[in-house]
Amino acid sequence: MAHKKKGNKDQKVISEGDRLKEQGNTQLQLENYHKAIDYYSQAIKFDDKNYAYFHNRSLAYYLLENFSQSLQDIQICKSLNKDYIQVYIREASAYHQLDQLDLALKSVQEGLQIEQNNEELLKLKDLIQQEINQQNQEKELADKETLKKSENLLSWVQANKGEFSSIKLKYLSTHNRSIVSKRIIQADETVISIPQEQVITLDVASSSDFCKILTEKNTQLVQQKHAYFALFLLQEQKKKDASHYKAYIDSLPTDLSSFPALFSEEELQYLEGTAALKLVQEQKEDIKTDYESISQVIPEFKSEFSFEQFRWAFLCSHSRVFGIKVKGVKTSVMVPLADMLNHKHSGQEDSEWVFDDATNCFTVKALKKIQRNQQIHFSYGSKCNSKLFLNYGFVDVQDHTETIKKLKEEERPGRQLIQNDYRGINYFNELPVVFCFDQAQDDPTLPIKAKLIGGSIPVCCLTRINEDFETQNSTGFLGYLRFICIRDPNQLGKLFDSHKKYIEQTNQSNLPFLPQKTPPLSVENEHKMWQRVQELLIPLLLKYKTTVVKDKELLESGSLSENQRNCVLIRLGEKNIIEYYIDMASKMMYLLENNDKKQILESAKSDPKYLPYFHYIIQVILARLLYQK
Ligand SMILES: C[S@@+](CC[C@H](N)C(=O)[O-])C[C@H]1O[C@@H](n2cnc3c(N)ncnc32)[C@H](O)[C@@H]1O
Repeated sequence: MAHKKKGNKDQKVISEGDRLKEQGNTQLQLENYHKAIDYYSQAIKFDDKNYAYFHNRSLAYYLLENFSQSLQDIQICKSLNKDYIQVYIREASAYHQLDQLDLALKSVQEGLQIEQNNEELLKLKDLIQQEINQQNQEKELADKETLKKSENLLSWVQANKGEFSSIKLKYLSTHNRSIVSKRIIQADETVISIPQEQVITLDVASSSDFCKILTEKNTQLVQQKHAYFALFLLQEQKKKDASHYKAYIDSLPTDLSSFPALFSEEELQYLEGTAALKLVQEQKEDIKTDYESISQVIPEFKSEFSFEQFRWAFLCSHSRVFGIKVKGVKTSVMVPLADMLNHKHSGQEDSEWVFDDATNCFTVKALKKIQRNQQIHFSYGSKCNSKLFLNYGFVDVQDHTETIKKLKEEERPGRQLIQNDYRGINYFNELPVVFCFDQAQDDPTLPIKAKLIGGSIPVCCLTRINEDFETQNSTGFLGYLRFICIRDPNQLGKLFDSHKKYIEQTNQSNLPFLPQKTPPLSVENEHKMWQRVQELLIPLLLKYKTTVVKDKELLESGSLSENQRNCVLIRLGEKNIIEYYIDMASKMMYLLENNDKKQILESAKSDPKYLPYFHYIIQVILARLLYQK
């Protein structure tokens, strides 16, 4: 009810409701939207038939990005004043923000009947129509059957109390889907929540008939986890309508031709000479071995499921299993719908997953504010490109400059960043390198080395290096080579003594020395180490059939298929790492041969060719080796 203020005749009589509305308007202008809402709500208490109060509160909610409340208020406003044109603009905008495009268009059309040339409505009409057209085009990317399967998946998740109201599925290509925000999602908001009953844990997979037999017979499989998930998927698929997981299993991608395990011989030729090719061959072998092992123990498995079916299920598992803790216990899970999220490297992702023990749901949460119509990503973990290629069938070509910069800043706060500290995309490539001890009979250091590392000399060692000498694996690689190159028993003795001291200080008896932790020891040893780097890596470079220049030309030519392109990106990534270390080795050997500290410092500071190695030159060559000789 409106309460009029008593006052002087000449003064404008203003109701209490209007006074509160004015206060609300002032707060709105100051962008204090919550306070504005408070005032409008008080005004509504005075007069709940005043359309303006509802309109203004709707606007405040809109500016707060609370579009459902904004819509509610504007609809009350509409019921009080159908002729007010702002009603239609706000209603259409709110529906648009909530991704209800048909209803948004309907509001626009209603508004245009009142004011056919209203510019705001005409603009909205264009925008909404464009989005509807785009959505229709995207749907055309997938065939009807695939669309139906996606719809079934969403209905099944919803019927089982899964929550995903802020997102929708979007087709990027026939077989590649993504998850896109329907509306603005605030940081920390739950994006997807899937109850445990819909999640396939490793325990659930292991309880399937075939897996039980394998466990009972203690059958050893090469990749047991993925084989178990694969067996589960195949057995559930066979149950058809009787399977609780039918909608999920139907939604799994049928075409995995981007996975290297399914590449043709012609496609695999693009990987010739690469370490990645070995990984692909090993994976193919693993799948075959597991298929045969299962067939031997369970003969009906082979008659029910072909090798191709098993491979499909196995690769589905590889590309869709999450590692997670459920009630404090580490496990692996397959999660309907949440497994439609695509990957971005850690640091660039906009959501993360957890198992929420309180709600018993697998939960995806926004890490930051996500705008409407944005693809949402989470990180599959800090995986290098060869792992992504092998297990997910894609190569990450995002520009990681900013991520690397952030990582480096976190690792070494306050450190002067130089060009090398945040080189671009190749950082996320890795190269496996195998290296061996020299087994010269007359080497007096060998028995001491064996003792120091707590046993015998390993035949071979394997590490993975990347295009940054400061990452843990790369420093470990260089440290190990320093250790292998020691020939002076005195030097080894010193290392032995300092390790003994460390053990005493930390009270950890019997702690073996880790060769990868070997620090720079002497100019001579360091020089030998770089020589060894070259001896190891130059032969690897010769295995590739193409040069870096040729690979770059191929990538730029646009003539490659997606799979061929991924192969070229992988082999180029490997070659870049090798060339980086060969180049570093020759430059560092040159400096180590030169005793002039002043000149070395000058080169590090001002010669661009030394810039990528600035920290090594200053901290290792100058500080540790030349000044502290
Ligand atoms: C867990 S699924 C994600 C959903 C998948 N797009 C789908 O349609 O089912 C993993 C697969 O998505 C694709 N994918 C994920 N992240 C990608 C990325 N950053 N670039 C290209 N493909 C990606 C790859 O095909 C990968 O095997």
